[in-house]
Amino acid sequence: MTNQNVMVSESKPTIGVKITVTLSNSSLFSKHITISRKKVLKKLDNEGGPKVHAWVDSMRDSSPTRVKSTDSLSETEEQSSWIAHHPSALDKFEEIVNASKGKKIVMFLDYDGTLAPIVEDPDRAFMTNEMREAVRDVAGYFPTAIVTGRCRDKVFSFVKLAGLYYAASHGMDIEGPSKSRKYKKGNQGVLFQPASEFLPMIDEVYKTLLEKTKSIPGAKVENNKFCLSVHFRCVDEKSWGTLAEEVRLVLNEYPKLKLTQGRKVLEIRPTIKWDKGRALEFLLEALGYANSKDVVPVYIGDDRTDEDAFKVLRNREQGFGILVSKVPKDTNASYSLQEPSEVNEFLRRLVDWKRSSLRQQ
Ligand SMILES: O=P(O)(O)OC[C@H]1O[C@H](O[C@H]2O[C@H](CO)[C@@H](O)[C@H](O)[C@H]2O)[C@H](O)[C@@H](O)[C@@H]1O
Repeated sequence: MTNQNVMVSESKPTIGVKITVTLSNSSLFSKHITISRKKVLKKLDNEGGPKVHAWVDSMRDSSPTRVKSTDSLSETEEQSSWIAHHPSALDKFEEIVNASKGKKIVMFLDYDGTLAPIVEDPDRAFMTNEMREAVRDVAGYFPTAIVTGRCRDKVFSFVKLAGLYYAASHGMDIEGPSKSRKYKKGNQGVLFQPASEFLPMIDEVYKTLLEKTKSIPGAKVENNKFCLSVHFRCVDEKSWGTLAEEVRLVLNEYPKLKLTQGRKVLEIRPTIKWDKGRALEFLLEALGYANSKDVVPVYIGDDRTDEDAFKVLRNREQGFGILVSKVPKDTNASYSLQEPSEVNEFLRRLVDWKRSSLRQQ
């Protein structure tokens, strides 16, 4: 088995022709009551219900939403203006470490698109050995958490590092370092699963979605334990409406579940008030830094779901949010890095800086 996979770029997709729909969903369905479900879905692909249209429009956007082009600015001007507001964390490295002097850095790292490049097959999103070494070294100096939409077992099978915190399933499954107990306060284990009661429901919806989407070529449903991912990266854009409608029909039966979106993925999760931002706060508290002025949380992520964590940092006026993106995106992060290789370089520089400051003491 090789570690190779098809890397994908997310250039701005072509926007299809928009058709304004005046029919409500119910009238659409009553009008076609005698035709088959497949035909109704096919029709939705062509005409679409308002909700599905909104979903499909949003599916076309990158995640987080790409900054929309304006007539007054060229793409290059837009890029420069965005970079001025979200400078490279590598270019501003000194600024970041100077602000962290004498304080405790806590690292929060998203997985897909941050530690590993985005690839077509979610089961083959491997991180490089260089990245693994950098994360291991960072975790040797700073408490470090992987904060991901993946389930814990899956992300651990990619990262393979025991000395870390894992906040999996969008923070709904939090576990402390399995071997090193170095960062645990008073030897208390950290384990938090705020959505346990949803497990049977998530499992049921997983099975239903597998069945409902099996005829859509390229669609993939991933069970992330406390949440689900419906991938459309490999689905022909013409079928996005069909897929979205299938998901909507299933979700209609489960009012306690909600839909969010990531990078070419529809994510289904419990309606509880819990996200990556809350997970970050939970971990800071578990580490004893809830009200500390001496902590510098650094959160690196690439996805819409990471925005909840960036927002928390902004509201706390503490630490740094770093968005991984090559293109301008609407974000609450303060800094940017272009891709996982730059994340690797940033982590390495952080380790080197820490080592040299320890040598000088
Ligand atoms: O929070 P994250 O660690 O960023 O996880 C978010 C989702 O990541 C994965 O999907 C994304 O990466 C895949 C592999 O590169 C890619 O094929 C897919 O299009 C992306 O959306 C993961 O498979 C999902 O379950 C996570 O929710």
